[in-house]
Parts: sequence; C-alpha cells; structure tokens
Amino acid sequence: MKIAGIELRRVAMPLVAPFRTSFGTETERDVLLVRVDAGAAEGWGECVAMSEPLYSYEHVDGAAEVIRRFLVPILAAAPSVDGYAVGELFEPIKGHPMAKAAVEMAVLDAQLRIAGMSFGGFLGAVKETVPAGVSVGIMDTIPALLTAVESYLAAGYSRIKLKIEPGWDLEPVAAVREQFGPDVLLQVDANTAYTLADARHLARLDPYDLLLIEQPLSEDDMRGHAQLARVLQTPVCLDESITSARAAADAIALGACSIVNIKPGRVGGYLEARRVHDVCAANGIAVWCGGMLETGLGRAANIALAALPGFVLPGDTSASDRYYATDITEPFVLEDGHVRVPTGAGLGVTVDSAELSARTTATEWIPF
Ligand SMILES: CC(=O)N[C@@H](Cc1ccc2ccccc2c1)C(=O)O
Ligand SMILES: [Mg+2]
Repeated sequence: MKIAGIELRRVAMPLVAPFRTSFGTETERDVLLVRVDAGAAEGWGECVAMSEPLYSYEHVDGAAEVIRRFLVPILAAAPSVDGYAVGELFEPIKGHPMAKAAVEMAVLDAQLRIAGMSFGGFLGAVKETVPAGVSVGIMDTIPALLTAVESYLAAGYSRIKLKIEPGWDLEPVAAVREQFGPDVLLQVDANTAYTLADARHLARLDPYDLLLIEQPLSEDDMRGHAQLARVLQTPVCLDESITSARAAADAIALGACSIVNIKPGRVGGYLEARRVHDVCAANGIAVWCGGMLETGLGRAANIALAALPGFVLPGDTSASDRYYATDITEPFVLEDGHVRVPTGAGLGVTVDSAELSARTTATEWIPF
C-alpha cells in the first residue's frame, strides 16, 4: 500500500465525570489521532497515551514527537507498507509502544478498508458481541460509589471493576458486596499502588470472592507479584507489567499472574496484542481487553480484539457514554450487557467530521 501522507490530530474529549485512579484524576482527555492517507482509503489510529506519564512513561506530546520525528520518516522511506510490516520497520526504535500502536492501527485500518475486510475478521474474531465490563473510579464517599455502581448495574454492565488504593479498598469492596450481593462479577484495579508489605492487608479482600486483583504492585516487580500470588486467594491479574508477548510468557512462567489484561497500546499494537492472546491461550491463562478511555476509534478496534476466543472475561470495553456524552464516531451502546463487534471494512466506524473539527485543538499534515 502506498501512503500519500500522515496527519497528526489532537482532539479534546471532555469526560462525562471525573475519573479518579491511584495515580490521578482525569476530567478531559487530550487524544492524539493518526490519519493515514492511502489514496483509495484513509485509516485512523488512536494513541492511548495520557497527557502526563502517570500510567506509563509515555505521554501524548512525547508520543506525537516520536511519531513525527522517528516513525513517520521510516514509513515514508518504505517502498510499500502494510500492517504486518509496520511492527518490523519500527523495531530499531526502542520502546514507545503507544506511539507505535497508533501508527500501526491507522495503517491496518486503511489496508483493511481497501481490502474490504473487518478488523475482527482480520484478527480472528469468533463472536458478534462481547460482554462489557465497566471501570469505576475512586469516589469521595461510599454512598457516591454505590450510586455509581447501581447506575452501571441498571445499565446492564456484565462486570464491575473498582479502582482501589491504600485507604480505599476493603471498605468500598465490602460495601458493594453488601449492597449488590455475591453474584455481581466484581474485581479491583490498584494501578501499582501497593507493595509486598501490603500482602496481609490485600489478603483481607479474599472473602469477597473477587474475579481478580489487577496490578497491585509496581510495573517491574515481577517477583513481588509471584510472591503475592502465593499468599492471596484472589487471582492476580497484570496490566502495566505486560509490555509484550515475551513479558506475558515470563510473567506466566514466574507465576506472577494467572490472568492478563491486554491493551494493544501498552504492547505496541494489535498484532502484538494478538500474540499476547496466543501466548496466554497456550498456557491456559484467561485474558480480557483493558481500556484507556478510547474514542469510538480505539473502542472499535478493542471490541474486535475482545472477540477473539481467549478473551473469556468481560473487558473494560464499555459503551461510549461511560466516558463521553458524544463521540467522534457513532457511539458504542450497551445491549443486554454486551457491545456489538463492528462488521464494516477496517474499524467499521466512521469519523463524524463535524464532531471531529469541533474538538480539534491541533492538526498537522506530513506529506510522504
Ligand atoms: C478503564 C481503566 O481503568 N483503564 C486503565 C487506567 C486508566 C485510567 C485513566 C486514564 C485516563 C486517560 C487515559 C487512560 C487512562 C487509563 C487501567 O485499566 O488501568
Ligand atoms: Mg489496569
């Protein structure tokens, strides 16, 4: 596929409500979008990096610079490009998985639109809908939390995930179990907020029959997670630590986790995400699709990925209105606790140009 040029576009996406985690509170996303002009079709990619390096070392301005200065010139120099080639072409550039994933996604979208193939069809989706879970932030009070959880259960969400941190863990979990009973699928996400010294404290979550505890310790504390997993009844799930298929294989071999949260931006793209899925499936490790508050573009790609056979747990592939009053594509809606896998060519969603321009804060066109 010949690329005529690439556009980097920043859009401001105000959240319907502040979203608080152990590493900060987000009220508006500053999203970097990548548009590939391949002549016969254009392809869109979404970079999931936050404004500040609080989830991982990447941040949106840095990702834009890496794409502009290092990744685009590599693509421009290539005689022809397809989704499979992008990952290999970017090998010499160390790290920056979210920057790389955004470009690969845009190339894949263009290529698949031209080929008339859906993202799900390309990746190996085996389902037409996937169960949607929801991630609930840290709240000011327990009543506020229970009100939020009640609204999500009423909307039909298949699974509730509570953000936790020291000082907000046992009480919210106990309150949700007390209020909504033992059958609600419930899990927690610490975003690395604890240390091994908290092991006995975290073991006090065991009686609440959680599906998993996500990333309790530091991203690079593989041995700590393995030690913690031996102490807890609750299965340990890793997110930030799983930066590649090899990292997944290592974590599994070391007993650091028994469930994996897959995020294409964190591992460098959708093809690597599929390789993480394959490694986990080969080891009998359940996976689910994480979320990074994506617009309908990233959401479409994630839902297609979540339709692969190994994604046996509900992911954070919530409906669009969990985060945004209006999206830059047609919104994903909850239907009986599920979201529908797009069937159109490429991502299978269309950017609403009016919404896009209304939210655009910057755009730059880089001709090849
Ligand atoms: C849905 C969910 O909990 N996502 C991340 C955390 C997270 C939280 C806040 C974010 C703000 C802007 C961009 C990405 C973000 C990711 C997680 O699973 O760990
Ligand atoms: Mg997480």
